[in-house]
Amino acid sequence: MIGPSLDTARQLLADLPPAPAAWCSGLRKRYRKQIAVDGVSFTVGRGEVVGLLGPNGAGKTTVIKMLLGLVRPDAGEVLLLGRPSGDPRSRARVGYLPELFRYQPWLTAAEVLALHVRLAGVVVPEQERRECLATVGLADRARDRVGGFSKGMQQRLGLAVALVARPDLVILDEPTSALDPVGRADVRDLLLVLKERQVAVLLNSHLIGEVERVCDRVVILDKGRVSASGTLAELLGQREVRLRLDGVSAAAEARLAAAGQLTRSGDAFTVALPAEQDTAMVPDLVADLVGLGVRVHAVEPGRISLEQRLLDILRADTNADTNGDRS
Ligand SMILES: Nc1ncnc2c1ncn2[C@@H]1O[C@H](COP(=O)(O)OP(=O)(O)OP(=O)(O)O)[C@@H](O)[C@H]1O
Repeated sequence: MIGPSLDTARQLLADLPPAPAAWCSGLRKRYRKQIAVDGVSFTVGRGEVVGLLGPNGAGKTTVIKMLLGLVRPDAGEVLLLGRPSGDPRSRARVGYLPELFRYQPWLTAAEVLALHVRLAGVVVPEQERRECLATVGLADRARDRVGGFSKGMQQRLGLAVALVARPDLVILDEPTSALDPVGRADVRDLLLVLKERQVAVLLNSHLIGEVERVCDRVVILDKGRVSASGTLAELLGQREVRLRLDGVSAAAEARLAAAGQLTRSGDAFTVALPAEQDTAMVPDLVADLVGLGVRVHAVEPGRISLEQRLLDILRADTNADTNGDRS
């Protein structure tokens, strides 16, 4: 059988959807007796913002370093932008802010950016480099030496370094650990701009509120394994209604319990709605409660926070380990 011509094969490849921004499968890493990463697989789609969450020592930084080819995995595979992570063509399209960063103290901020642009092998005009420093709030420090920068200013410079070569994928390891509240809000805005520009982001952060606000998907690591992953809607699926009520009779309490799993703390009632139920039933519930003589002070439909979900998942992991040890 004669295969397709080279041109046809090229066309077939060109018509395929682009490879994910990052893909890893079965990553493992052990440091002496310590298993740091134990079979981790996930994908960051093009233009997707993915949060990597987990407690201290879960293996987040080790996974990031394996993605970038900075740590050699004991097992598993990595593709960045469709190419092996060590391939300079993919690395040049990836921006990285390490968890621990130090830039050449004798260089100015502008010189650090110019150096990184040259290392990436791309041409970025000086005006655009200046704009990049302005984006991270360092416009008026471009000519100052990095040695005199505060930790937060160095972290801002690190962000500029990660962004300056117009990457398709940005990997940020704790980008806000040294930043003040304004700096953290700036980074949040910056992430939203990247999302608009369809730049994929992998974000490792302990600031869960930040992750919840900007990420499309979350991967939760615990003890080197993926404990849970999915979109925020998938992970936080369960909706709830919080109410502040008084005059709650037994009949009213039964009506609340009929709507979903009920918890009570003083005058605060929380109804966790069944998976198939959404908050469209709230007006009927309130009308029925009023009909039963209840005084309704507040009604707040919502869903559990990512922080609460993360704690639930990590506690469930710990309980499973404890029970496993006993058996
Ligand atoms: N170079 C190393 N040598 C020995 N052990 C290491 C090394 N790097 C990481 N580890 C171990 O691997 C495990 C995972 O570490 P890692 O830094 O990946 O976790 P993390 O999730 O990024 O933690 P944190 O949130 O505290 O930054 C830890 O037990 C750590 O002690």
